[in-house]
Amino acid sequence: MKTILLAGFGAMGQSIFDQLRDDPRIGRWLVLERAERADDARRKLGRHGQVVQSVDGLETRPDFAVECAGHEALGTLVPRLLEQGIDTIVASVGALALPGMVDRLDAACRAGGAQLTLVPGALAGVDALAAARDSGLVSVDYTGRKPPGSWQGTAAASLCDLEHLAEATVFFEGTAREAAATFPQNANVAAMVGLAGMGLDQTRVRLIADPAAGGNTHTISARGAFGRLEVMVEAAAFASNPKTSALAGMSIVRAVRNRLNAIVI
Ligand SMILES: NC(=O)C1=CN([C@@H]2O[C@H](COP(=O)(O)OP(=O)(O)OC[C@H]3O[C@@H](n4cnc5c(N)ncnc54)[C@H](OP(=O)(O)O)[C@@H]3O)[C@@H](O)[C@H]2O)C=CC1
Ligand SMILES: O=C([O-])CC(=O)C(=O)O
Repeated sequence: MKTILLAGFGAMGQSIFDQLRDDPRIGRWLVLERAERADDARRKLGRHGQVVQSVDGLETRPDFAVECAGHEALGTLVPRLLEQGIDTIVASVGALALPGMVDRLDAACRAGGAQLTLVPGALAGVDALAAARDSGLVSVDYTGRKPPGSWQGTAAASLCDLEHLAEATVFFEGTAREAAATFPQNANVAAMVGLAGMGLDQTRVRLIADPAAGGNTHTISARGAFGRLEVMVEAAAFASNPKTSALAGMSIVRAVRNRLNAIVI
C-alpha cells in the first residue's frame, strides 16, 4: 500500500483526498498544512493519515508526492522532495515560469533520480498539443475566461472594475510567461499550454472577466504541421475557491491513479 504526501490542503487538496480516501491501494496520507490549520486537517484526515509540517525528516517515506499549495510552495518544497528521490506531481505549473525554476527542478530530479509530473489541470487538449510539438507548431493561443468573482483578489482587480462589469472584458494580453507570473492562482493553465507547446514566450495569452461566463472557460487554439486544434472546456469551479476549477483536482486524481493502475490512460 502506498503512502502519499499531499502538500496543500485547500480546495484542491481536500477534493483529491476525498476522491481517493477509500482507494485500498493507498495506505496513508501525509498532509503538509500550516500549523494554524493542522487541527482542522487532522479532523478531516481521521484514521487515513497525519499532518506534517515539513518535507524533511519524515518518519515515513512517501512513495510519491502531490503539490497543490501554490507557487511559493512549489519553489521551496518540491526541489527538496525531488532531491530526496520522491517523484512529485504538481498543480502549480505556473511557478515553472519563474527565472531559473525549470533548471532548478531539473537539477533536483537528476540529483535524486526522481520524476516531476506536470498535470493538464483544468485544461483539455494538452496531450495532442504535446504530441504535435515535435513535428512543428506555427502558433498556439490560450484564452482564459472566468466570471468576475473568479478574478477577485488577483491582479485583475487593478486592471478592470470587477464589481461593475457589464460585459466581457479582456484585461490581459501577453505571453504565457507573463500571465503565469502575474496571475499565480489563475494562469497555471497558461503556463502548461506554453510548456506543452511552443514555449512560455511564444504562447499568446488572453484573459477575460465575463459576467456571462457559465464557468471557468479554457480555450487552446493551435496550428502546425499536425493540422489545427481548437479545444474548449467550461469547467465548474470549487465552491470553496472560485478561482480553481474542480477539473484541476480531478486531473491530479487521474495522475495519482495512473501511478497505481496497471493500465494507464
Ligand atoms: N494546473 C491547474 O489547472 C491549476 C493549478 N492551481 C494551483 O494549485 C494551487 C492550489 O489551488 P487551491 O487548492 O485551489 O488553492 P487553495 O488556496 O484553496 O489551497 C492552497 C492551500 O495550500 C496552503 N499552502 C500554501 N503554501 C503552503 C506551504 N508552504 N505549506 C503548507 N501549506 C501551504 C494554503 O495555505 P494559505 O492559504 O495559508 O497560504 C492553502 O490552504 C494554486 O495556488 C495554484 O497554484 C490552481 C488551479 C488550477
Ligand atoms: O482552475 C482553473 O480554472 C485554472 C486555474 O485557476 C489556474 O490555472 O491557475
